Amino acid sequence: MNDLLERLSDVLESRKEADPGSSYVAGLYSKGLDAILKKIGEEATETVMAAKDGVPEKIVHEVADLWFHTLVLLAQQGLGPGDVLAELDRRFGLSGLEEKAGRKS
Ligand SMILES: N=c1c2ncn([C@@H]3O[C@H](COP(=O)(O)OP(=O)(O)OP(=O)(O)O)[C@@H](O)[C@H]3O)c2ncn1[C@@H]1O[C@H](COP(=O)(O)O)[C@@H](O)[C@H]1O
Repeated sequence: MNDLLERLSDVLESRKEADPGSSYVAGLYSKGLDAILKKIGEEATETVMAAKDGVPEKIVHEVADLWFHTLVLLAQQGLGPGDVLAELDRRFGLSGLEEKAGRKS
């Protein structure tokens, strides 16, 4: 797995034991799943707006926020970036059209 993703994933795991007052991530965990999902919705919307503005730095900033909050979601659900990378690896080289045709539903 990408080293940064692994290190960030370890930090997110460690924040499960942290004081919500001293850590943004611990604060999000303490607010629960809906608060994490709300942040993902906001960051996805901000990503769309940044892309419409067409400013590369803004797009990178918002996508980083979006990725970060999806990593928080994965950690909260007992998953990690390795699970997503494994799925992307499984799909690698398989055309999106083939993948769709191979789906059961
Ligand atoms: N990569 C990030 C990261 N990216 C974005 N954010 C935070 O995500 C929030 C993004 O929300 P918004 O853009 O809506 O800004 P905001 O208005 O400040 O947010 P809200 O108060 O509305 O939630 C900001 O508070 C950012 O600081 C992050 N917070 C933490 N990390 C990583 O997570 C680690 C642990 O963080 P703590 O738990 O805070 O120690 C850090 O060392 C970093 O590596």
